[in-house]
Amino acid sequence: MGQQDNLPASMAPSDKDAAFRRLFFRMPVASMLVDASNGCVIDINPAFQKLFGWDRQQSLGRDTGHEFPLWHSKRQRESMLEHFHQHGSMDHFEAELLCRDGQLKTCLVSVEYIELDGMLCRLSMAYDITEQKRFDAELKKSQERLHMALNASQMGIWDLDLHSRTLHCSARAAFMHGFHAYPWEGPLSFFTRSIHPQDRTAMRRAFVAICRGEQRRYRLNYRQLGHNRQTRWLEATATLHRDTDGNPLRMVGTLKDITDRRRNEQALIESELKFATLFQGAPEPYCLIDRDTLSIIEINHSFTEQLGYQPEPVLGQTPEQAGLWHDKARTRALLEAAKSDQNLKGHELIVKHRQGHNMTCELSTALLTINRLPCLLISFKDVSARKKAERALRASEQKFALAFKASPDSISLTERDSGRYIEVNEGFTGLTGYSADEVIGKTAQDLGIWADYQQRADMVAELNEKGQVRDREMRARGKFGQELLASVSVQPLLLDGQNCMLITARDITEQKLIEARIKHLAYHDALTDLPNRTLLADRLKQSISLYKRVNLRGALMFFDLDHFKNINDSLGHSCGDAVLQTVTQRLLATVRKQDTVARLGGDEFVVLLSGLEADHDQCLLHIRGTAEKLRKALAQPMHIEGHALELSVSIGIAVLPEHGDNPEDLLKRADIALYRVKESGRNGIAFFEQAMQLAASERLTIESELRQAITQGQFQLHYQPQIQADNHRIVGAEALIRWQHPERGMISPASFIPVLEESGMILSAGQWVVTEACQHIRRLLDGHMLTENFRLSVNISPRQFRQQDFVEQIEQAIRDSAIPASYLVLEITESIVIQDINDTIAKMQQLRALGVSFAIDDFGTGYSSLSYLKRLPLDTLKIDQSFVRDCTQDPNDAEIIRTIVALGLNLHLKLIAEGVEQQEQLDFLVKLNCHAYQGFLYSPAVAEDDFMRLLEVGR
Ligand SMILES: Nc1nc2c(ncn2[C@@H]2O[C@@H]3COP(=O)(O)O[C@H]4[C@@H](O)[C@H](n5cnc6c(=O)[nH]c(N)nc65)O[C@@H]4COP(=O)(O)O[C@H]3[C@H]2O)c(=O)[nH]1
Repeated sequence: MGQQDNLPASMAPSDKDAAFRRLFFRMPVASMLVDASNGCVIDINPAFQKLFGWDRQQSLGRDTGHEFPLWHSKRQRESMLEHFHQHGSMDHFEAELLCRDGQLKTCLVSVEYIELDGMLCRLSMAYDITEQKRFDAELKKSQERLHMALNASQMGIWDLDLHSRTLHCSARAAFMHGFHAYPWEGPLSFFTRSIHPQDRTAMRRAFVAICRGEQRRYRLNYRQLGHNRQTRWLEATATLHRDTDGNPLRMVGTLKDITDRRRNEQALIESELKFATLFQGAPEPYCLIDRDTLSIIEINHSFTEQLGYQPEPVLGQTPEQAGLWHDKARTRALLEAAKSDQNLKGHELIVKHRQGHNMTCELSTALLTINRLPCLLISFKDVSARKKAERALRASEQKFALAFKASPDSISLTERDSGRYIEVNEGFTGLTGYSADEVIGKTAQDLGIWADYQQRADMVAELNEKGQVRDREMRARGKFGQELLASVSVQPLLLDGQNCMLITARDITEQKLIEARIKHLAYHDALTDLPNRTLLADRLKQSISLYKRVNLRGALMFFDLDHFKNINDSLGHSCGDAVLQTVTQRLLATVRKQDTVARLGGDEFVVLLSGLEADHDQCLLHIRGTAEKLRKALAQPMHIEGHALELSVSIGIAVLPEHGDNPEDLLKRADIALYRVKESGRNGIAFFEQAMQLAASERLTIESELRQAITQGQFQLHYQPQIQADNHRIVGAEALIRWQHPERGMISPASFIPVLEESGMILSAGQWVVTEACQHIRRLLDGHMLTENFRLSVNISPRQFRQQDFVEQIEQAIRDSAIPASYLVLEITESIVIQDINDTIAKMQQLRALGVSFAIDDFGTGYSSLSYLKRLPLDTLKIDQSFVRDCTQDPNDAEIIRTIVALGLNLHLKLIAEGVEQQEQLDFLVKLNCHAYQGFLYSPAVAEDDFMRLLEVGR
């Protein structure tokens, strides 16, 4: 049907055309009339002009096929026309039409035939749907986006009609509620029955609140119970829509399955709980930092314990503000690195302990999300101790290297098994002569470093067994073949998995020689190189234990050179030494190899005869024979330093094993036998006998009794008058000590003076004698019994004279008794004089200056030397009684006395003869002009009272 058919049928055709034209021009739809016969434009309406921008005048008459470029797509036009020609009309053909300005418009084109003024026309109308198309497209897009978004967020949607309470759900929403995954529509109550009973109230409240307008939206979580009682967590949102009057109309919302999220949240809560527990309980200090603000969120107990910071002051601060460290650059680097998702590991930092000291810590970081907050977990590992240990190790390694290099000892590093040298120091070169280049890489065996390679094997065995070797003596060989003794210490080392040895070696060749020498000296006498007392004791011990097991004997001969002291003192020590060496040679030349010759000191020699096989008597014979042989050997004249000397020896012998089962006893017993020889005039041999032991122990008894005698005043002085030879008057006296023993009565000094001398008690006894003698003079003076020329002689022992304060002691005694010193004569022996002539002279001169005079006792019995005699400030020579005794019978003694008297007279000395018992003796002496005498002829020594009486008679 054409467009005109819509006009009223009562209208005439021309009216109809006019009305159509009016309608055409008013139509809001873009319309165009085209001549159907030629396709030229008859007219366009204003809506057309507006839509496409074409001017009416320009358009009219144009051929729509060629001249009027309306169609964008030729194919579209052809397709439209084809359809039009086929069907006679065209409805809503969507086409892209061009505007005059080139814009494209999407239009729905409808075309139909109309007859206008008798002319067949095509009426084309274009509805512009460009906007609608765009809108549709966008809507579609947005729907797609929504769909995608819902899909992506796994959401379902629902729409509730509040009047009918009918619920429309998307397939996903339905599925979430336990339905099949298809869109669902039905009553709300049916849909919500699977909601967990505990959540229904909350759901209902939210629903009511939204309907009442208390809130526009809600979002709540609820549990949905599935068929298999599996619970799902759903999150529902709802938005209320109202009608134009404001009444609730619909409620639209989403549903989301949040079961996993809830589970994750729960897991997170649990994991955060675990984290918190771990965090607090961790043994290492931990600090949790807000990644964005860098402020401290939490510190753990270890942090407080080890770094000293309590949580309170540091929480909320940055580490720097809290004073943990001050190295800003490092902090920044540390935190930046951590922030940029690079977890740090073992980042070393100096951290300040709360108390101010620095700690070296290794920091490690981990990025975490705690309560949805990005955090940085920092762990602090205190490595101060390790660092210190490392420093110490480095220092010790340096020290080791230094010690290795600088050590004067030879240090070498070798492989334990092969002995291959890895490193040597300069000390090694010094010791062996090999440079490092010459040895490194070679083995000890290659070089022949060890003189005895077995020793190296033994050393390695010891190292394996004990873990180290200390001061092992080993024979080494140097580069030039020189052998040396080394003290070797070894420490095991593991170098690159290889067992090695650090060998320290020191040349002890020299030291060993010295040690041997020292050892030799410790057991030998320096002068004669003979075994000393220690070595002798050793050999004695061996002999004793041997002789106990086998039937052998030995003899210990104790030698004493008679009057050796005199030789030493008078001829000098070098002469004395030469004598001792000659004695040594002679002894050694006389004994067998297995015998021992030892020197105990001074002139004491010992010969140990060993391994004597014979019965007792034969043995004794053999021993005596040997002793005699030795005595004779020593008696041979010696020519030393121009002196012809003849020695005699005293020998005391103890027999092994019967005379003692230890060296001390044997030596003591040989000494006792020797003592016996000396007692009986020396130059002899004596075997030890038990009786001697008794005598010796008697001597000991005397010694202890003498001590008492001194303290208990058991000594007395007796006085033997000295008579002037020409007028028989008493001109003096000799004070002689007596011991009034409480049981044994008066004891002669001959038996105890030697004991006093040996024991040293002579010093106190001698002092007592001097004091007592002075007091005696005092009493005589007080009794007016003395003439001015009276002299009292006192015997002075060598030890007494040698005392440092001897002069003072005499002076003191004189002063205490207040006597003129001239009354006192000190009798000294030759042995005193020759011990130290200068000291003797000095002391004598000092005393002489006081007025004390000196007599030399027993003159002629010793090594009298005229030269000494001349130098001494002497007054008197006493002729020994041994010459006097036989002077009337023995021409020798007579001659000696003559010589002594001549000598004395020559030296202007007074002469007193001792032991004059017979008138003939006196006559002989008087004839020689001997000045005075003493002896039994006139009187023995008598007690003080008796002496006084003698004085009265004999003055
Ligand atoms: N056979 C015989 N003997 C005579 C005769 N006239 C005197 N005598 C004894 O001869 C000794 C002389 O004393 P001596 O040679 O100094 O020898 C003294 C002296 O060396 C020493 N002595 C005595 N008293 C002391 C003293 O106070 N101090 C010191 N250090 N030695 C003393 O003891 C020695 C012995 O003294 P004594 O036993 O008192 O023996 C005295 C005396 O009693 C005589 O005619 N015939």
